[in-house]
Amino acid sequence: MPTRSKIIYTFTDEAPALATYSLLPIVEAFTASADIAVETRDISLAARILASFPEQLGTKAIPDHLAELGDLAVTPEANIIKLPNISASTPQLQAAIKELQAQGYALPDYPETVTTDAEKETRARYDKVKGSAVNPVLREGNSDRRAPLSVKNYARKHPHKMGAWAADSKSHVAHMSNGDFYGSEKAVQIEAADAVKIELIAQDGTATVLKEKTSVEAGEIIDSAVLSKKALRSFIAAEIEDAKKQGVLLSVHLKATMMKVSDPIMFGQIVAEFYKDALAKHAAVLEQIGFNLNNGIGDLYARIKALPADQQAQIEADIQAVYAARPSLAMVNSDKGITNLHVPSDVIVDASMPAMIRDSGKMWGTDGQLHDTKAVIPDRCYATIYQAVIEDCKANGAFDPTTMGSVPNVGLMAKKAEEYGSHDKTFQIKADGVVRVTDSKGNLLMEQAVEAGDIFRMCQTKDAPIQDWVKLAVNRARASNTPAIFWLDPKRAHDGVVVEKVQAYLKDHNTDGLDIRIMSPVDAMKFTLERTRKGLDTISVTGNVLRDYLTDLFPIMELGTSAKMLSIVPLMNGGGLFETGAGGSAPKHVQQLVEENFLRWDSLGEFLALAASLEHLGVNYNNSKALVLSKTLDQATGQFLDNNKSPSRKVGNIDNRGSHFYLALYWAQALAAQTEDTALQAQFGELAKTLTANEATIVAELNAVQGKPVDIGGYYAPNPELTSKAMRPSNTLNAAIAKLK
Ligand SMILES: NC(=O)C1=CN([C@@H]2O[C@H](COP(=O)(O)OP(=O)(O)OC[C@H]3O[C@@H](n4cnc5c(N)ncnc54)[C@H](OP(=O)(O)O)[C@@H]3O)[C@@H](O)[C@H]2O)C=CC1
Ligand SMILES: O=C(O)CCC(=O)C(=O)O
Ligand SMILES: [Mg+2]
Repeated sequence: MPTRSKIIYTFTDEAPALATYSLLPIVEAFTASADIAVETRDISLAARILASFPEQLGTKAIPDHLAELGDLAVTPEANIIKLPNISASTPQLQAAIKELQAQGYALPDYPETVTTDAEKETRARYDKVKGSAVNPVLREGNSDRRAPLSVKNYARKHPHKMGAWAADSKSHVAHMSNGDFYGSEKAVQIEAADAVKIELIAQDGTATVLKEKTSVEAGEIIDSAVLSKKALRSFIAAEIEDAKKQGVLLSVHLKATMMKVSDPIMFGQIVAEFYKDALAKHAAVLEQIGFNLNNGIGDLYARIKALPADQQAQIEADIQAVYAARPSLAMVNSDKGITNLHVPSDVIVDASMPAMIRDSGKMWGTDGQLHDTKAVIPDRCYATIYQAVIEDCKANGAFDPTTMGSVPNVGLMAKKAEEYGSHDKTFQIKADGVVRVTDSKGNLLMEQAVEAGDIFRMCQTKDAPIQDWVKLAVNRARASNTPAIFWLDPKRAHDGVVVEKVQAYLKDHNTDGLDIRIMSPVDAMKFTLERTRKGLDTISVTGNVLRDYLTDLFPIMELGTSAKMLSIVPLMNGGGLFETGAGGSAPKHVQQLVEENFLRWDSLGEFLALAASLEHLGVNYNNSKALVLSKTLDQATGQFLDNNKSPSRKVGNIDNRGSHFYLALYWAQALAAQTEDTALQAQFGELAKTLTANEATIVAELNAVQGKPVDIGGYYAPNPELTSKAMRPSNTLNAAIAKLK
């Protein structure tokens, strides 16, 4: 057992990183008093890039904190607070590299094309940093995400705005009806530990190894599926026509970050189809300047800047002609002309669909107004659940945050479960033929017919995580005395095997008196929504993708944002991973800070995670001070919610920094009031007095800086001194905290 209890607080990116500059000094001061060390590890995109090139950076090299935390996550000592981080698309990765190079780091450029071995190596290192490279490494457990009662009550008392739904809304989800992953899924259960090979056998008999060796365990499920490029293109062509005919916006919702190989390709094909006239006309020059469809039309705009002005103008005019002839695109930022097809990471389905549903089923058009939209989600595996919500809203109107029930989630994600662990087994196929998955003896396990351009993927789901997930679901159903529904689709081969396992493993637990069911995702959604409208809670027990989708969807409807979620990952080897909220890194918030020195980020997820982390420490290391800190932090959070001290959205009221002050005030007051630990009581008495007496001064100091631009010296790697200065503008608060330390 470590002599000094330790919590790792991750340093990440964008808004959560900015918030950390303000919150962490407070947390460190409070926990130090209980002899708990809070250490940071930098897993920001910038740090992960720098850690990948030690040879090139020499004395400027930094250690690989993510690898260290990955090792820690499989030990019982792990106690990690994980804030959201950037899962970078290629354009974001390139921008981050450029920023770091400008700061004097001798990083190689991101190689667009690879020929030499050195380029291959550089590209491989950068690709490892790309997409969702952090969460899968740390998630050595399944997830338990829910809105604590205090948070739910807060939302009922202070409901966010929900856009009204019209019964005749034309918004809908469009998905493929054939040729998608859903239609082609095959699955097998592995009997004994082995390694499988994935290879393409072209029509002429040539064999190309796609992946030589993938280790598999006994009881593990592997599945494979193919998405046809041709089917995708004809689907999207028809949907473009249909959007035009119906007069609705066209929007595309993918997860190009977590599905970093398949989804950028799908995005690229949609870009290709939408802009095909302009792209065909300028094919040669676009190839010459290295335009990559998968990076979005934003990549074209960036690259044509290298061309002579008249050529640039010609291409731009032809793109405008496309806009005139095609349906209007949903906009990411109508003021800046950024469309849904600009950057693959701008519209991320888990957050974008709920935001649309919250806004009357509408998205923003070029005119800066909300309009009905066609939401293209090509693959049928999960698209249909959103259509079920849309139909429910059309029939029954918007959901009401003051009365609706809650939908916690127990999600299977350990050991890179299912689709989210499939990147290294996802390939764009180069020739017509079949992809075969064989065992080490050469026996055929699965075979998929493919054509050039198709996307093949294989996923793995290990048995121990499934057992742990079933246990977690039963425990959650028992603890909250709420029905739990396993969302599994009998029409999918993979889900069919999972159903058998769930039925078997449920028998390992006492389920007497519990309502546990298995339903197809669409039925589960309808059942859950019906209960939700009656104010009843329903636990969703899902695979990795639905975990992601539902833990944004329901919180965004219930609480306005998934930032207010408690998100615990009991690690399978006994440690704890405490994620903050369920949402992302809110890039828009950084822009607002830089433009008007106002940070709208709500750190409630961090407060909840910290309390859970302290409780874990207290219980597992018999640390009574940690338990007192946890309990008082819970009380402080309750008071924070009761008094409505969350950050406001606009200049003039408290922002993220003011909300941290109030948390510190209430936490100090709760510590000063408790009698369980008199040493802590004495220690915090003075701070409580100082903060109480100086409330008005501190809030005035914090709010005085708002309304003017502020320079933090970078986006992906802001300057620590400038950022700290910006995020800690109250000398009175800083002095009070320093005194505690
Ligand atoms: N766990 C993780 O590490 C995750 C990381 N990401 C990454 O985050 C980035 C952005 O993803 P995106 O899908 O746009 O999602 P975000 O959640 O970052 O942004 C969507 C919107 O959610 C709201 N929001 C999210 N968090 C907060 C918060 N703490 N306080 C207040 N509002 C909040 C804001 O909406 P509003 O306008 O309503 O205020 C925000 O504009 C990507 O790089 C993505 O990969 C995404 C999900 C999880
Ligand atoms: O890791 C990521 O890219 C996003 C994770 C996410 O969206 C989630 O787990 O809810
Ligand atoms: Mg998510």
